[in-house]
Amino acid sequence: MLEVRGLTLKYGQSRILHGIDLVARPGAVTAVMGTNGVGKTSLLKAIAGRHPFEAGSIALDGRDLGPPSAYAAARAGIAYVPQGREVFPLMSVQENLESGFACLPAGDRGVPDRIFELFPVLKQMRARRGGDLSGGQQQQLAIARALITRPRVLLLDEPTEGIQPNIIQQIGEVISQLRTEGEIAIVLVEQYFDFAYRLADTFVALNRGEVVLSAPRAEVDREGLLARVSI
Ligand SMILES: Nc1ncnc2c1ncn2[C@@H]1O[C@H](COP(=O)(O)OP(=O)(O)OP(=O)(O)O)[C@@H](O)[C@H]1O
Repeated sequence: MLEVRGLTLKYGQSRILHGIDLVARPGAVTAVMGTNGVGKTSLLKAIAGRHPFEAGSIALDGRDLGPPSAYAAARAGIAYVPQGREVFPLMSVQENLESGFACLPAGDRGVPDRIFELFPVLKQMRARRGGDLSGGQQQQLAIARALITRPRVLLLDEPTEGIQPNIIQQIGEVISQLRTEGEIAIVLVEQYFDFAYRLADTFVALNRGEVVLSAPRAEVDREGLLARVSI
C-alpha cells in the first residue's frame, strides 16, 4: 500500500501542493482528478522521486521511502508513466522495454511474455523505432516499460491524452486486468472524466494543491464529482 502523508511541494517560492494525503491500495485504482494546474503531475513526480518535496512522507507497505530519488522509488517498486510518455525515439521497442531493467537485479532482466500478452502490438513491432510508433502505441510502450519493473505501484499520468478511442479502450482493459490481478496499486491522473470514472475505486480530487475530496466509489456522486473536477 502506498501512503502519502502531508506532502507539500514548491517550485522556487511558489508552493504548489499543500499537505496532500493519499492512500493507494493494491488491486485498486485511485483516480487523482482536477482541472489544469492543480498539481496532479507534481504529486506523481514527487511520489516517483522526480521532484523534491518540502515536507511530508511517502511510504510503501509501511516503509518510508526516504529522501526523493527516482532510482530508489523505482527500486522500491514505484513505476511512473509520465505525461507525454517519454519513449526514446531512436531506440527500438525492445530497447525501450529493456531500458526499464535499470532498477532490476541482473537475474530479473527479461521481458516477461505477459507484457506481450497485455500489449500484442508491441510484439509485432519489437524492432521498430519508438519514435515511429503512433501516439497510442507509444503510450502502450510506456506502460509496458513501467510494468517490466514488476512494480507494486503504477503511476499513470494522463494515459488517454491525445489517443484514439480504440487504443484508449485497450488501455482501459489493461488497467482493469491489472486491478483484477490485485498485485499493483494503480494511481491514475486523468482529465478524461468518463475514463477515470469507469475505472476508479477511489477518487481524490485536487483544487489549488489541496485535496478537496477523497472517497471510495460508493460514496461518490458522479455529478458532484464532475462539478468539483471541472472548470
Ligand atoms: N517546473 C516547474 N516550475 C515552476 N512551476 C511549475 C513547474 N511545473 C509545474 N509548475 C506549476 O505548478 C502548478 C501545478 O502544475 P502540475 O503540472 O502539477 O498541474 P497538473 O494538475 O498536472 O496540470 P495539467 O492537468 O495541466 O497537467 C502549475 O501552476 C504549473 O504552472
